[in-house]
Amino acid sequence: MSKIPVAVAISGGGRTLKNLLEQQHSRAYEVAAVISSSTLCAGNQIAIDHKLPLLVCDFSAKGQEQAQTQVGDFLNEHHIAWIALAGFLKPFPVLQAFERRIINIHPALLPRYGGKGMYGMNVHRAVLDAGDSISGATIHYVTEKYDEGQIISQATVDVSDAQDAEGIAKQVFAAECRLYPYTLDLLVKGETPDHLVIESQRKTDD
Ligand SMILES: Nc1nc2c(c(=O)[nH]1)N[C@@H](CN(C=O)c1ccc(C(=O)N[C@@H](CCC(=O)O)C(=O)O)cc1)CN2
Ligand SMILES: NCC(=O)N[C@@H]1O[C@H](COP(=O)([O-])[O-])[C@@H](O)[C@H]1O
Repeated sequence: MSKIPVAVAISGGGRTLKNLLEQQHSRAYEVAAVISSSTLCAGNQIAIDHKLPLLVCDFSAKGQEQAQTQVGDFLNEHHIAWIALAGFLKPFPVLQAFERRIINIHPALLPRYGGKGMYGMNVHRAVLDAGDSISGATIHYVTEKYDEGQIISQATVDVSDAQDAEGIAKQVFAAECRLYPYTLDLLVKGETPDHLVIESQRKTDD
């Protein structure tokens, strides 16, 4: 059976992109294109190494209108069915043709620790400062405002032993690496979980 083509959108190192590529062999999706928010993104090299079509756009406020057109044309050209934001740090155009087919992974249990400014280590520092013993990851639909789309799935992680934000980040990213391929596989097959929660992994995992 042919796989469903997915475009992955990045702004950073591309660890999430790399994980989706590594797991696609056993999933119903295939990474068919990459969208990047800067020519300086280290993750662009992953797209180049995998000989994937790569679109780099200016997603800043002044570039949004042009980016929306460029992204729409790129997605059509490569017959993309779904878009997965993966460490993407700019507002993504909410394309009408892709309603409920643009998703994002956030490194916390939304609705907590979401919204403007809440990305990367900022999220894990906030969890540490709050003294939370449980954190995790959330996959949600992408809507106009950051992190406000309907939640699709979550993974919880016991971070009570973490000594610092970096320790939380490591544990949460390991959970993300399980949650994203699993959830994307279900979504592209039309098997959308109401609100799938994957319980805490054993602390010794990973
Ligand atoms: N239309 C949407 N676009 C994006 C969404 C979304 O839900 N709807 N999610 C974010 C991902 N995200 C958290 O998961 C997130 C990313 C970035 C920010 C943020 O505050 N960014 C800064 C700029 C940071 C930088 O350029 O280094 C900002 O906007 O000022 C918050 C949440 C991705 N896009
Ligand atoms: N709010 C968005 C956000 O913080 N996304 C987070 O950025 C990391 C991606 O790293 P990567 O660029 O190496 O894949 C991931 O932990 C992801 O959850």
